[in-house]
Amino acid sequence: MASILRPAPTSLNKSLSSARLFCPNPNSFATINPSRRNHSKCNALASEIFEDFLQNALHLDESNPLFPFLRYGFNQIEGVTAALPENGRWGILTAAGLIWVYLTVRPGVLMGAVDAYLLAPLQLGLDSLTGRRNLKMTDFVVGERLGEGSFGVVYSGAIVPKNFVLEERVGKAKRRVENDDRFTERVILKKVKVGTKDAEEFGDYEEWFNYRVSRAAPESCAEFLGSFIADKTSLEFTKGGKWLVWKFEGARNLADYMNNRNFPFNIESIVFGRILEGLDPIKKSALIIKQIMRQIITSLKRIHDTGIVHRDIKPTNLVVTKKGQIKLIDFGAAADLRVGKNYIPDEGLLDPDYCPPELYVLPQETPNPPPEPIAAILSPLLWQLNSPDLFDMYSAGIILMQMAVPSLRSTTALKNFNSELKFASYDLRKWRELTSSKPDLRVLDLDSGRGWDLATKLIARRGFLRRGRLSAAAALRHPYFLLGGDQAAVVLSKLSLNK
Ligand SMILES: Nc1ncnc2c1ncn2[C@@H]1O[C@H](COP(=O)(O)OP(=O)(O)OP(=O)(O)O)[C@@H](O)[C@H]1O
Repeated sequence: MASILRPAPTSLNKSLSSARLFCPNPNSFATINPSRRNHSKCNALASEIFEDFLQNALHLDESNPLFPFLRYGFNQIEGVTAALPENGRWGILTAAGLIWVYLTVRPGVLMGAVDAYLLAPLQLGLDSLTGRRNLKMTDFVVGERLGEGSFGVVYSGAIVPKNFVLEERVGKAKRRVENDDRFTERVILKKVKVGTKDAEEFGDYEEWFNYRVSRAAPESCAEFLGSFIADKTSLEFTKGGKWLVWKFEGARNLADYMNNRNFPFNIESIVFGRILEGLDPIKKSALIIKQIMRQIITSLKRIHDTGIVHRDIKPTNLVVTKKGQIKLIDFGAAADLRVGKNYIPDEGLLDPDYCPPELYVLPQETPNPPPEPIAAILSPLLWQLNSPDLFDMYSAGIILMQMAVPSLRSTTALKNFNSELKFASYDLRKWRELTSSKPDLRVLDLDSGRGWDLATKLIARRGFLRRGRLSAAAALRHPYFLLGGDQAAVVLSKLSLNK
């Protein structure tokens, strides 16, 4: 009962009490002379500002493992400056604060250093211990060919079970992987083309990015299992050729679902775990599409937060898992703006159907990236001036239009839409007035046109300071996502599955 009567701790109370906690002599707070008391009040204020900054600007709350370290660092600085006169002290605290902000704003120089010098070696050590970095050609059986890009060929496959007879593995098992019960652990294998110009470099980049995203946003991307070099030439294997391996995340990508006339109802029970009852088809379509968009944009936010721009967001690069998660794949064209990795200013590696009009993540006149540590130090400036993440947001807008407007789903219709957009100077409102195709925009016009409004703010030209489009974080705050009927449906279906 007593705890009910006690006033709830406010953030100021918390800050004050924590400021006392870290004060060298807690008793001095109340009893020493008035200037000392003012000093401690300043401590409390600075501490409160710092805490608010951690929670509101960096979204780090007390449950975050970094929180105690950051507080400790802050209190150390406070301790060191305690003996200085008030002015000098505030000067040092302000400078430290500004440096701190610079190191923590996107793309996160500080976290980048932690990742590069701590997490990456740790991952390497753990993977080596568990045998993950020692994959061999004989660990896998290769099945059906799923696709081919400029630098690689993708196959479905499986991990060879222990005690499996080798001859059987190489011979009859081939191309039966998908329907063979003995292969329980299915994988996706990408053979990096041998003898194709730049393919090897591309394969190395893709591998590097997959390790990087497996640390930065594991829940948003296909699980990367590692790579191996073929040690002999046999069937699809060429001696010396590199293979990349992922966990098999799902039999179909978003494009496979969208190519079916029944979309989006063919994906409804996967995304929500059940069929939604009592809704008219337009409202139902809108909910399904909103949930897919929410997942895509949430994943984009996660990778953008760590400085990665995917650069090839399109339905074939979004795998749908059995549990209805939409995972990003194919990081071969990605750029890490934190360290300037795979960022080659005059190169466009992109699918023209989903690519924004500016064609490049950074202006072409941007010089080649300097060595990684220097690029990292400069990256917040580059990011704030150019907002490279908005590149992917345009592609997300095209996906929204395709999902919501049935007549834009075919390849030909998409090409036509893109040329009409170009004619309308990439202004979606103008396109709506000008197009002769009479698109069915009912799904986007629901709820006072919130979906339409979002689409117009994703599909747009860059404006002042290369802004003019919503970032992933801003898109998730758009009224379209605030009405969370799709989220409610997900929660309800989880509750009914748990019963
Ligand atoms: N981890 C995975 N789980 C399930 N399916 C996958 C996975 N990775 C890739 N695929 C499937 O393989 C297809 C091709 O993969 P990916 O896009 O990586 O290859 P690619 O050679 O770069 O092709 P493209 O250049 O056409 O994009 C995907 O569209 C997807 O359907």
